[in-house]
Amino acid sequence: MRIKACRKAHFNAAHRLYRKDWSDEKNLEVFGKCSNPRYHGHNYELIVALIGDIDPETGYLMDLKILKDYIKTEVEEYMDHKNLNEEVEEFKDTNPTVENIAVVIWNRLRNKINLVYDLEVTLYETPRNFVIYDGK
Ligand SMILES: Nc1nc2c(c(=O)[nH]1)N=C([C@H](O)[C@H](O)COP(=O)(O)OP(=O)(O)OP(=O)(O)O)CN2
Ligand SMILES: [Zn+2]
Repeated sequence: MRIKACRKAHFNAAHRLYRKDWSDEKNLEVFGKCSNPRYHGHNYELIVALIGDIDPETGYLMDLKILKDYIKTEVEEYMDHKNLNEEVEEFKDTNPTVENIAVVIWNRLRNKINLVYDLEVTLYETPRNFVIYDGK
């Protein structure tokens, strides 16, 4: 019996959407106010889902306390109150769009979580803009 167990988290971060090889004018045309050279911030809301079988001994899919600890080290301590462009290695040369942030989070958690569980990340950048990534 497959089930999905989820943990919510949040972090705040600043970013700028732009390409270094484009002029400020071209970046403004494509990314609008999100290309502000002085950056802007979002309150990101994260939902991490693990999919797998219930362990008949414990009744757990996986102990969500362990997932909480992985999210703390791999996401919150890594990204919270950071300037994503300047302070997070993965975005030195990659635009920190909500899509790319979700992929980075998925990869960091995938390296920690046992492969018996499938992993899905939902990331809200604003209350109305969000992406879902499951590694496929
Ligand atoms: N495909 C993507 N499109 C956009 C991204 C993104 O990461 N991927 N990001 C942005 C901006 O960074 C920001 O998320 C959008 O801000 P805003 O337009 O203010 O979004 P709201 O949901 O708050 O807008 P409302 O007009 O209030 O609905 C833009 N696009
Ligand atoms: Zn933004």
